[in-house]
Amino acid sequence: MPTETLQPDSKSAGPGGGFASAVPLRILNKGPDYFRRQAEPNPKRLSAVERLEADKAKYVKSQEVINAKQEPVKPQVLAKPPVCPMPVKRSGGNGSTIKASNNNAKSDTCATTTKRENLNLEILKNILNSSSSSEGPAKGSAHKGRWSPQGDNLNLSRRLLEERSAEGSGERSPLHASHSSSDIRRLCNGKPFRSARSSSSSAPPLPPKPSAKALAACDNLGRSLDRNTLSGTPGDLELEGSVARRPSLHRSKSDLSDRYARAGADVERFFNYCGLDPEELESVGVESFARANSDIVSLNFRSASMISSDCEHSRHSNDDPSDEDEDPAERVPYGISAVERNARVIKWLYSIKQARKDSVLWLGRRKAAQSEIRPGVHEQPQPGEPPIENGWIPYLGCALQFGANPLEFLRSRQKKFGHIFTCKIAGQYVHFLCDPFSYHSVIRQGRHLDWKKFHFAASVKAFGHESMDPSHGYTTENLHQTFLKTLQGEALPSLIENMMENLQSIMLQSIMLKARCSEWEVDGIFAFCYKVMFESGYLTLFGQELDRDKNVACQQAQKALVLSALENYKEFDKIFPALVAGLPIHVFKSGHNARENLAKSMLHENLSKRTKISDLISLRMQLNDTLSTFNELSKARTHVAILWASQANTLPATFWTLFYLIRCPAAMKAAREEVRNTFESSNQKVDPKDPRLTLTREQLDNMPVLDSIIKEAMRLSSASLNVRVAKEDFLLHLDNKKSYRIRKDDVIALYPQMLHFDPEIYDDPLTYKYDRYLDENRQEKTSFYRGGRKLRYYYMPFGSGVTKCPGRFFAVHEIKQFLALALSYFEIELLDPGVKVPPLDQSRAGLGILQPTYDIDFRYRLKTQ
Ligand code: HEM
Repeated sequence: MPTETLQPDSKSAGPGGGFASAVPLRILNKGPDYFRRQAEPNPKRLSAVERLEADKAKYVKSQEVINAKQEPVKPQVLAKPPVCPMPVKRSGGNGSTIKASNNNAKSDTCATTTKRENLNLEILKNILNSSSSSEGPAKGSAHKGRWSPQGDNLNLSRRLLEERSAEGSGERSPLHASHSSSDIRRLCNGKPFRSARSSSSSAPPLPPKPSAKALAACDNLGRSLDRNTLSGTPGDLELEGSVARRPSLHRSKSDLSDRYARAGADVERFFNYCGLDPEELESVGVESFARANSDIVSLNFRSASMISSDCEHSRHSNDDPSDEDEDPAERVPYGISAVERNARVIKWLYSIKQARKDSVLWLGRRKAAQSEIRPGVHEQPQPGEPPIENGWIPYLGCALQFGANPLEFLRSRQKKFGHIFTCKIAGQYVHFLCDPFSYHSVIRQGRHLDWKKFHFAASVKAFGHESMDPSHGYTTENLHQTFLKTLQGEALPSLIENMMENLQSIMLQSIMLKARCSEWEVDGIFAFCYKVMFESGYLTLFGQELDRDKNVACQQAQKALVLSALENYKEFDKIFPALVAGLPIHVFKSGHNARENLAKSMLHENLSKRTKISDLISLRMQLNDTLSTFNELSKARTHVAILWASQANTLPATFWTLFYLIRCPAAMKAAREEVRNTFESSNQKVDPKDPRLTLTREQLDNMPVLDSIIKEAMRLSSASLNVRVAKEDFLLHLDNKKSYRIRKDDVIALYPQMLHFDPEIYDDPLTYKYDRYLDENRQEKTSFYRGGRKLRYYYMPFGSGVTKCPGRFFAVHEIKQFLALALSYFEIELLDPGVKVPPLDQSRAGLGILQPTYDIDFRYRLKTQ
């Protein structure tokens, strides 16, 4: 297998200081002129709101929209959100969905029980499994003690605030501290270890099953690392084996490894009490839930990364990628057997059913609840309908197999049934369409298919704002138009300009503060990408709080606020899959707090104190204030939704792009050359002491090598699910001239990872080839074929049709900017050149770009010019 080939398992495959806060001290010494140049508002440039006010036609497409859609809401005619939507008609279906329920979570007329049972069980299962399977290292009182939620938090922003008070006393600069590797170290996780091996594969395999021995070793090592962590710098570590030579590995991995640790306790409570709200619980009586305490909950909820191959390589790591008949559940490398796990999930479901039944009897107000979870009925498809796979587990159907490895599951069913088939997944029937030549029939079926229900409902569930669906009566904003007008076209240049400034200053600040700038800095690639991209993206969209001439202490406070936003973002992001799956946020205490903290910082009264806010946020504020009846908190939560959308995919995409790039010398060479040529052709000099590199939109659009590098990394890491709901009964016509009956409320799903890993479309699809998207003239390649026929859809990490990501141009631009700057200013190396590709975190399958299950260490230093 070639060096860059993926492992077979993977076949499944603020408040901101903006420039000011990030400007290194040395740059501060540059004198007033420099800062005046940076700080003075461009007299030619009106504020975003002014421009938008003056130019409404730019963002409102038609007169019809101006008159009809964007009318202020009249509170007296407010419609309530609809009652529970029509359930799927098939027997066994109860309206739950894969990615999000059709139910409007805000619907106060829906029985809460219905909502709770519309769980996305395969996501839920992943959360459980991810948590449960890292049992070893989390065991033991010593560990438990260190796993307190507070202890788990990064203390960086707090420290920055504290250190701010020490300013002037000659203490180490908080700006420097902010980038100290050790800050990003969690105090709890045992550092998984393995000796450096030469890489033979680069695919994102599933996490392997850790052996007891390996887990024990992890635990011990974790303790010794923790001791080191607490007492010294990472560089002080002297451990046997390769870990000792990779001092920051513990730190950087830990940034990821606690993904579900804190969520675990909340989930445990949720299961113990069958997901009932506290008030319901009180009325039913806590004692009646003893039997609902499934042994699922006795599992320790532990870090997702601890189940990764840190401790032991997957026994499947050399599996033949073509072996699709193997039971996917068998492959799941979790700490318990597949059978046991399934039994526990079923037991849990049964417990829910029983508890609900009891509560109906006791309270006499839950008649509907008895029929909510019905045993699976083996249903035959009606004539003209796609073949059905009901699965063998009541209610769950195929949820476990699908959740364990969606790509493998779908491939094997495609082999069995053909281009379209229906699977029962957690009570919901979903039609999977696997023929890329037929994708357009779903993507273009606007008349019959609804995309809004899903998206609006998912957003309400996750972010807790009132419905953004105009038909629900809380707003008349045409959100889609707002996104298009403020993230594309004329809005792009200012986004690009601000992002470049922010990236540059943030990227350089820590290194410029060091006494010797030419020293290597060690960090995790993931941790580095998160810090730099989050802060830059946040400041670019939400602007900055301070004037640029404020002092260093103010900048530090700004920075602390952004880093605090990052912590809250990460905490909330951990529970995002569970929220979309239908779990109520109140069961996740820290995730809930994190979301509310973010929302508070985005209250309009706070945002209005900021400058350089993007058109997107300015316009959204304006429309929230004029066209909606949202309360202030709800408005703020809609901004949290945008923050999440702008970061959740971009951050892991940046990680994968940089990771694969550093690992592939040919890619690195080609990228450096393109970047150098681009700056040279516009007579720009790379000078970290005077960081003023710019890239116009045209320049960014004319970087085919970087484009291909980004695309290839996203092809390998993206796992989005494109979902539509049938508005009515209709016939779906496929490319092979066959037509299938689709019933109203049925869900149709596309899983583009099938395209991305299709060997007939992508030669050797598990292998990273940086130039895959370059043609013979080294320009963007757009012709891809399957069976000799040119494909229209071959690359879909940004979704499709009307739900295609409106931020995609900006996203690619910002990653290119990040790469261009990193390659211009730094020498970059992996600590372990033979490092394997970290497995993808499958618990987020369906939600976009997957994260790695652990971080990879690298080092960087300023280039000597
Ligand atoms: C690599 C980076 C990104 C990827 C892979 C990505 C992917 C996606 C996908 C697949 C969707 C559609 C979700 C669905 O159909 O359910 C989406 C929606 C969205 N994205 Fe992105 N995105 C990225 C970056 C961004 C950025 C940087 C922004 C904003 C600055 C953004 C803003 C949005 C918004 C607002 C939506 C919702 C659109 C709507 O509901 O009309 N995205 N994104």
